[in-house]
Amino acid sequence: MEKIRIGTRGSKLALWQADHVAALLKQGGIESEIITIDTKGDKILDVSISKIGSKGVFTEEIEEQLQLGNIDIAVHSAKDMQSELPQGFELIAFTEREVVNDVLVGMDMCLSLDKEDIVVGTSSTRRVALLKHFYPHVKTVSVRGNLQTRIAKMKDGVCDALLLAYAGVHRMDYDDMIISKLPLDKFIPPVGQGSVAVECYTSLHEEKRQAIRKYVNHENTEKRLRCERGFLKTLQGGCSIPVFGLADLQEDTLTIKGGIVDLEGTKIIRKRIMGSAENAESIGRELAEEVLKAGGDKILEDIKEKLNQKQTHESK
Ligand SMILES: NCc1[nH]cc(CCC(=O)O)c1CC(=O)O
Repeated sequence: MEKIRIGTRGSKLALWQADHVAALLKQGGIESEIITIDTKGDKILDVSISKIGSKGVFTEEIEEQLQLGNIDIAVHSAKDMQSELPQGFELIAFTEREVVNDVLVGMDMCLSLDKEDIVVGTSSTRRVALLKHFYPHVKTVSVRGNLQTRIAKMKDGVCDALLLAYAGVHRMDYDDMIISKLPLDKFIPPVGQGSVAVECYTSLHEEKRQAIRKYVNHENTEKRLRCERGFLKTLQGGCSIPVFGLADLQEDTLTIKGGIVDLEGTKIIRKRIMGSAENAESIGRELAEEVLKAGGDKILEDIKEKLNQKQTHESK
């Protein structure tokens, strides 16, 4: 078989992920080559993602290369992938998920979210809203950029600590700076956190597709992620909406908990359901229906309105 050409963004985290997939293929005796692609999201660093519009800013150029056949697969953090991909694209493998929690990262190991005047850097609406809900005294500042940039900003004194995904912190070798792991009963992570997803276009050669499924895909992770992504699809939550969802798989039983919190952190809706792993996606969808019925529809509407207002206001 010919070499598998892996497309990826050029950030350190993205390259780690591409290397990881290449290593899994290598274990199966398959050669690959990594091709770096620049995206709009990499070029625009001074505007927050929720303002430039989240849809596909990190994926458009990569999908173009998939479609042109210049790369066979693209590798992404699973949680950064929209719930609905453009026509002809699909996710065909998910790497084994690691620790899913968010972590508090900083230089002072004694720091805690209970500290009165703590300032936490994050630009995720989910993290800001959950902090407002569970730790209303915590002040937040927006800190964007890749992990290295964010840590540099923290060291410059922009904030006392950062709230980040364990997965990224660990992959970038910053474990020494992890102060604490946030509990999953409060900080339910976003859909897909901790796994790397492989995307392809319909034209991918069948032999390559099978090899990728065989050596890169982790079945337990895949079921959990398909369930979570079903949830996200029904909620229509883009990455600027504070939606969270986490599925667990024991034997053949999937359990998914998830919900939504408003931007002020005043209203939070959380639900949990179980079902057979065979129906992964529909279980996720069912959970979303429950969340919507319990008032999630209203929260979602309000958030979309607010984000729209913010956008029109800022473009004037
Ligand atoms: N939002 C950016 C992003 N995309 C993937 C990761 C980390 C890796 C992962 O969650 O799989 C991060 C950093 C973070 O949220 O702290």
